[in-house]
Amino acid sequence: MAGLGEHITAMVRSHASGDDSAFYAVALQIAAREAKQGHHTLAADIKKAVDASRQATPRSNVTKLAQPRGDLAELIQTSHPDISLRDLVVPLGLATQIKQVIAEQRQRKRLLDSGFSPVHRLLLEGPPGTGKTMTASVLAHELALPMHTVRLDALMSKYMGETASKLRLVFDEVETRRGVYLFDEFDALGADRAGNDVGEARRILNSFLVFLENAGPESLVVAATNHRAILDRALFRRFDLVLTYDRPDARQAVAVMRARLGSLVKGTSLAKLGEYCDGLSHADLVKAAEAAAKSALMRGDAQVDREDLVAALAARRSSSVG
Ligand SMILES: Nc1ncnc2c1ncn2[C@@H]1O[C@H](COP(=O)(O)OP(=O)(O)OP(=O)(O)O)[C@@H](O)[C@H]1O
Repeated sequence: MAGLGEHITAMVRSHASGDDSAFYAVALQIAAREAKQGHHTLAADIKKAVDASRQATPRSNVTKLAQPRGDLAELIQTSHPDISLRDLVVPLGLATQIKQVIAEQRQRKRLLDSGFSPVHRLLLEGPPGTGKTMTASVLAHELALPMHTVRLDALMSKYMGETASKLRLVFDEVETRRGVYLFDEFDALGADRAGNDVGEARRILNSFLVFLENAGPESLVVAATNHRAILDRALFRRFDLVLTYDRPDARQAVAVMRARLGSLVKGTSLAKLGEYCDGLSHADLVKAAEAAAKSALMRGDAQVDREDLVAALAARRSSSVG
């Protein structure tokens, strides 16, 4: 979770650039943070202040924080994630790539003025539970932008024309409301899922690629997939950047569990736990850590011990890997 200092920095930045929607997004992130810490009255006050201020200044970009209405409402789900880059456990190279995307977006005006486009079309590929959705949330949070998750199930129709017109609606939104647009399981667009024949499924994917090609650099379009193998090389070239995710190594696995458990493992040695984590995803490790924490707490202990974790990891491995 971001600290107060980061929130203030983001607010000052959005204030300086006159981006009201970003300013309010950060204020709501602070409200969410306070609510999590049990400060419900303060959280409610912040939300009230944001609502009142939005009504008092009905400028076009202020209304942009509202949930989409009409046909778009069923296609896009909007959220304001509160996850910062340091919450994401990834290899250094991947973290550097994500930092670069953030830096280019922050400096996009400077780049655009000189005729360069910031990276804005991203393909995230890797096994389930390794941080692809989380990365989209991190980008939204670090850039103080709303995150719009595109619901592919609502997008896909058995009529090719209908799917294409829904896609157009979504990409119109990409152009007019700056944000992070996540197409999770994006490969399903090109799959024969809605009763289309293969040729038709391919045409839907192609229309996505045409929209992608024409998408301006103000919003980030993030497509995520678990199925690298089924995507062809030509498709990879349509993105400005491809980020590759993998299951964590032993050191990263311990870091994921440590982060989830916080003070519950202060005095516990997690050395050599890595060997029990082999083959597990980050999401599996979070769940194992949570299971271990619950066992300890229900026993009346204030600390999770090594045996709790070993047992939880073994249970997770047999349900996940096996
Ligand atoms: N790299 C990571 N660092 C820290 N926690 C992670 C990481 N990856 C996943 N997690 C944890 O697992 C949860 C699920 O991860 P996430 O939804 O990002 O996976 P994903 O790669 O998008 O999976 P899927 O392909 O199934 O959508 C996260 O909310 C977080 O708690």
